[in-house]
Amino acid sequence: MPNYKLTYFDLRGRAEIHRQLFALAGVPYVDKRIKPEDWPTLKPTTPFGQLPLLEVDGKPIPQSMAIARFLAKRFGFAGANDLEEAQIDALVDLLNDYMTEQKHFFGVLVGRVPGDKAAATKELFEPARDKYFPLVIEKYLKKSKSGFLVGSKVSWVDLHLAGHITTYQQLIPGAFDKYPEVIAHRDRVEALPAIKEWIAKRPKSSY
Ligand SMILES: N[C@@H](CCC(=O)N[C@@H](CS)C(=O)NCC(=O)O)C(=O)O
Repeated sequence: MPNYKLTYFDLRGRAEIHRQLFALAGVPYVDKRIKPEDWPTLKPTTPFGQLPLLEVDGKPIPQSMAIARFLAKRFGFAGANDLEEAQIDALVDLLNDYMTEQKHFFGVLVGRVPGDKAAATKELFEPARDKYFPLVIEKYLKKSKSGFLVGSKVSWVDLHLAGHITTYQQLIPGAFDKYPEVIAHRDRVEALPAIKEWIAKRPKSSY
């Protein structure tokens, strides 16, 4: 069994998808959570000066989406064939476009960027949400026979979407109430026994 070490801050953030993939696969790993004050020393030792970072038998893999895709492929949550793999990748790219379109909104939301949260919610978040979520619902969720976004079982894009919904519903009360299909999808993902067990025992963090 390879030795896996995942390094990130003490947040769900960009590493929660990896932790959930380990939980789904039942594969042990080191969930290393660093303190902000230790980051300046660690930063220059990482490949791209950012976290998360996965080390597999000491070999580093940076970039959260590359790590997620790698673990999902290894553990069998990246589609049943190359067509499903491509559909999952396309949807991951769509969700990343949606995040990019929100510009500095997340920074304002968590207090890292100065700005008015209510105004940023109206001007940056809501237009992006209302452009992209009807696509996710109409093109994927409504066509799904399994209840998951692509194919017949949960995949890494389900974890990516569900994690986003949980975080935004927590930080912006009612953020997705107008899209009950995505709330139901999130609930379905979080009801999977391995995910439910992980959520019950994971360290509590703000986002
Ligand atoms: N595209 C990268 C972005 C990584 C990123 O922005 N990481 C932040 C934490 S969420 C970070 O390392 N911040 C500290 C820094 O840049 O010094 C990924 O998806 O992994």
